[in-house]
Order: sequence, then structure tokens, then C-alpha cells
Amino acid sequence: MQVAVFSAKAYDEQYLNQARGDISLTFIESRLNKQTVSLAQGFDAVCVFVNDQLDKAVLSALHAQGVRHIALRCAGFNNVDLDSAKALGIGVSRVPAYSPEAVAEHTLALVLTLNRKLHKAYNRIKEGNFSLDGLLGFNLHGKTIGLIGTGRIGIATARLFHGFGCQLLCHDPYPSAEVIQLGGQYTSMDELCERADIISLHCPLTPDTRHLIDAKRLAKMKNGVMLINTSRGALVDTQAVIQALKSQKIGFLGLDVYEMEGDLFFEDLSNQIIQDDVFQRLCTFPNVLITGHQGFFTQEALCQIAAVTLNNLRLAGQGKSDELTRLA
Ligand SMILES: NC(=O)c1ccc[n+]([C@@H]2O[C@H](COP(=O)([O-])OP(=O)(O)OC[C@H]3O[C@@H](n4cnc5c(N)ncnc54)[C@H](O)[C@@H]3O)[C@@H](O)[C@H]2O)c1
Repeated sequence: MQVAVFSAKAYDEQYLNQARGDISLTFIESRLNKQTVSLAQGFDAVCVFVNDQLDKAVLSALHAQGVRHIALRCAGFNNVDLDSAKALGIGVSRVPAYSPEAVAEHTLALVLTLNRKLHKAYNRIKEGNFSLDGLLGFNLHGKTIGLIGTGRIGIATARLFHGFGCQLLCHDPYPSAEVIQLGGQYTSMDELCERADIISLHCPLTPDTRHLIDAKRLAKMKNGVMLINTSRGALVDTQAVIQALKSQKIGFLGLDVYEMEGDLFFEDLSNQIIQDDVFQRLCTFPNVLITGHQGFFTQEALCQIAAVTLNNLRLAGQGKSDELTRLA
């Protein structure tokens, strides 16, 4: 099987090559979109990542070029028009659970860094400034963590915060027995917003969850709430969040994902003028910490992503894999 790997970075090449076996992989740096889809000509399958665009037009072009399988090397699949893929007979596979702990631990890293202001302390010490003014944090022990989505990553996050002695307040249409066993209490979105000291998003982006956190929900939250999003940027209405930061409703914001990240993340733009004024405004707040979609980025996760992706491609070659299109 001939596979075009889009959005390929050096680390993708390293880990996918280790697992490739008899599958031929061609690494293409560009993202897959309308402008680049012709690069898939002659391939049986494409392997894509979170910001590749697989809308109806791109899928039709892929189909016309003979591509019969899309292997997502990630868990989320909001960037694929599954109905169109199904209608065209293109199989879609993903890596549903490569390392929930990787994202859960990154969530915890954002919480602790924001709370104990490690990002500021790091710079201060380097500059010989040993003052503690402005570095005051709070104990996590006894605080209420609101988890929106308790699937694989939400559960792994619940375990970590349970270990810190936090109360777990959760919202998910499908409650987890493990989270309940940890003492987690399931409640409505509104009550979670009202009661939680820290709110962390772990549900998928779908038409129903787009802007799940909007001005109305933000208004219900505690003053000074900590909001963490390691799931998908568009779960949050960024403009509403900026207003809530200005009014100090949000006391801390940790983002690993951003609504318009497709134009920014995974690239070195340090010598360019960033044109996204909303993103730039977010960066001006001292209580905002942004990482560039690196929650998944651990050695263990990359090994697992490569192994599962290559296995999906092997199964697709045997006509066996179309996990997501069956769900569509
Ligand atoms: N930052 C990263 O690097 C990174 C890496 C992997 C995954 N993710 C994101 O994390 C998300 C969660 O991953 P997962 O493996 O835990 O998925 P999962 O499918 O195991 O769990 C998702 C949970 O969300 C729940 N859910 C659905 N709609 C909901 C709603 N409206 N309100 C509350 N809960 C709802 C589901 O019932 C499910 O329990 C993915 O969809 C992806 O967007 C981010």
C-alpha cells in the first residue's frame, strides 16, 4: 500500500518509519487541503493529522485520484466530513486511545503552572529576581474540579486530581463507573459551571459542543475560575473568553488548543508577523498560558500512534478498516 503522510514533521517520520513494515510511506510537509490535495495523486491512502482539512471538496478530489482510505493519526475526527467519506466509500480510521495519560498529565501541568506561576518564576530567577510578589498560588487539595467529558482522557484526568485530594464534579451524557468510584459526582453543565473552581474540557468537538463555553456559561462560573482546554479550540468562544478575562471572571486560562490554531500551530512563525489579533490579545494576559497542541506529544504516545496508524493502514489494505465511517 502506498500512503501519503500529510503535515509530516521529523518526529512523525521517525516514529511512523519505525512501525511501517511493508507499507510505503511518502512524507509531505504540507497540510492536506484544497490547494494540496493533488499531491495525493497515485496513493492508495492518506495519513493525516488534526489540522488537515477533509471537507467534501477535498474528499471528492481524493476519491477521484484513487485514494480509498484516510488514516487519522490522532483521536479527534472533527476535521473530517464523515458523511461525505461514507457516501464516497472512503474508509476512515483513527487512533482512539493512544495515551490518555499524555493529555491528562499536560492538563495537570497547565493547572499547576498557572496556579503556582512557574512560567513567571522561571524567568524571574534567570533575571536574579527572587521576589515572591505576584506568585501567590492556592492549594489544589480540597478544590472542586469540573470535568466536562469523562471518556478516556477525562478519566485519566480525574485519577490525577483525585490523587491531589480534589472533589470531582463531572458532566457527561455517559457517566463513568470509575469516576463515580473515585467519588466523582455527575451534574448538569450549569451546576458544574456554578460550583467548580477549575473547569477542564475533555469532550469532542461536534456541532453540538461548538462554543459549549460561551458568554452565558462563563457568566455562571465562579469569579476567578480557572478554565483549561486541552480538547479542541472551538469548544470555547474565544471572544467571550477574552471579555471574561478582561472582567476578571476568568482568573486563569490554560489552552493547548485554539479555535483558529490551523493557521498557527505546529509551525515556527518566530520570524513572521502574526496576523491573528484575537490570538495576540490572548497572549497579552498575564494569567493566560498557551501551549501549541502538545498534549499528545510524549514518546509513549507517538509510539502508540505510529503502531495503531500502521495497523489501521494494514487492515485497510485488506479491506477491513472503516471504523469511523461505520459510525457516521
Ligand atoms: N491536546 C491534545 O493533544 C489532544 C490529544 C488527544 C485528544 N484530544 C481531544 O480530547 C478529546 C477527548 O478525547 P478522549 O480520548 O477522552 O475521547 P473519548 O471519546 O474517550 O471521551 C469523550 C467523552 O466526551 C463525552 N461527551 C460528548 N459530548 C459531551 C458533552 N456535550 N458534554 C460532556 N461530555 C460529552 C463522551 O460521552 C465521552 O465520554 C478528543 O475529542 C480530542 O478532541 C486532544
